[in-house]
Amino acid sequence: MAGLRLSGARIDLRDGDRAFRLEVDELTLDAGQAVALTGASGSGKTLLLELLGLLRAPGPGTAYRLGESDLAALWSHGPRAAALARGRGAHFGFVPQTGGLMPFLTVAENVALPQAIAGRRDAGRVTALIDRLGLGDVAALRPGALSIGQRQRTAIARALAHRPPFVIADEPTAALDPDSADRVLDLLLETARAEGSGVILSSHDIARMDRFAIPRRALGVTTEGATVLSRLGGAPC
Ligand SMILES: Nc1ncnc2c1ncn2[C@@H]1O[C@H](COP(=O)(O)OP(=O)(O)OP(=O)(O)O)[C@@H](O)[C@H]1O
Repeated sequence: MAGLRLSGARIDLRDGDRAFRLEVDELTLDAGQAVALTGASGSGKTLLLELLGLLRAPGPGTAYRLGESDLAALWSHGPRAAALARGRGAHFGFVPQTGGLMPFLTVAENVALPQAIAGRRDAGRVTALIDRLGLGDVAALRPGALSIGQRQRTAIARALAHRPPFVIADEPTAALDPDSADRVLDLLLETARAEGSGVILSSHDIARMDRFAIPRRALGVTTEGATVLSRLGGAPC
């Protein structure tokens, strides 16, 4: 399977006198590998995940490829282009920071949703993911009746349901106690590995990333005049 390669990325945000710039010289991820983006609060981890997940337009000059396929070019027809939505759905599964589940759907229906959107229904896979993530007993419940850990596990199952080559998880363990955080991260990595999916996650928790042997790339922040500049550091550590 093909790897991801982002290079020469620059995003500028401005809000009155406040300016923020994110710069990434190069970020690569081979198929089936994992990487953790670390950095202080406000360093742009979510911004970079959004860029990688085709949720935010790359700045001019950005090269972004998945194997031979030009992901940056998907933005050329604007943010609402059908090809962009298709690319997002085909290549990525998302685990948002707070689960982002549909409150009116059951666990099983939430997990099945990306398959319905991608037009690839597979009830057997939904059941298998629910079992693998230990959600069998709560499959018929709505998110409001779940613990935070159960919601995160549902979000992981949902992110993998349509067999994306890459899962993007924004601080997937931030809201969890240490034991639940370990369990959720273990399940995320194990399930993704079993599926051959790559994982890109963000985390403040360097010790946990190291314990799980996830290579880290750090966003380092400096201030230049009125601009906060965040740069992705070099090789994984
Ligand atoms: N319109 C804007 N103008 C200037 N700066 C902005 C604008 N919108 C967002 N920012 C800044 O962009 C940065 C990106 O934040 P982001 O949420 O990606 O950081 P993060 O590392 O994920 O933070 P956290 O760990 O707290 O979730 C923040 O410092 C924020 O203040």
